[in-house]
Amino acid sequence: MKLAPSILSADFANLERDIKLVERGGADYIHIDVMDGHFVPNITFGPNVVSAIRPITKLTLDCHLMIENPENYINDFAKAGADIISVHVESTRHIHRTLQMIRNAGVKPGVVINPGTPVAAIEPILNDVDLVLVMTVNPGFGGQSFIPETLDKIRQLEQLKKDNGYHYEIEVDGGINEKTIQLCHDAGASVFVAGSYIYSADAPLKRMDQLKEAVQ
Ligand SMILES: O=C(CO)[C@@H](O)[C@H](O)COP(=O)(O)O
Ligand SMILES: [Fe+2]
Repeated sequence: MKLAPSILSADFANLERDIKLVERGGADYIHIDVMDGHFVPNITFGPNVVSAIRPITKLTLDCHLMIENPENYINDFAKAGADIISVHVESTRHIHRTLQMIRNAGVKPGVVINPGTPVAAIEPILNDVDLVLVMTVNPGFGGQSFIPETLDKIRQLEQLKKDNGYHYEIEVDGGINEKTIQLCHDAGASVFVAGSYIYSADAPLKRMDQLKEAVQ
């Protein structure tokens, strides 16, 4: 399993401190939620924040783009030092071309589906991605409750992976805590984003241990 703490719930005035903290706790990815105020009703970071973070950690920078027409910004995020760029299938008319752009920029491509989007919407491109991110809340904010109906999509993606020999990791994002992580793990997910569960706690490292223990 891999843990991907989301810095959406970190202290933005102390990003370096909060990234080093989860690094000590055994984080695998740093999950960076990019929001544009159009695709989702919230605004966060752009490529300049990714390039500011790049020199302070060797961890994989997992950029989750919640922006309209992400194809216009792929090269900026690649140059900024992203290791994975994931784009929502709902955010572009040209998902295949956008994934190709990410791969051609030397970055691992991921695709994301909202809770209301079926797996069928991404079946034609599953062979082209290194990561499938299943949103387990509606995107836009941290601290929301897990939507259990999304578990069936994780199972479907795991089955499609086995049946077709696809190589993607299945990542889940939203409402992950010590209980929901078990449900997602049992369904087939292997990368777990957690924001508020880690960063809003008094003892973030203990929370990271609890998440790891929950799936062992
Ligand atoms: O993409 C998003 C929200 O849109 C996430 O990455 C959140 O940051 C998850 O936060 P928690 O639900 O874990 O608090
Ligand atoms: Fe996210």
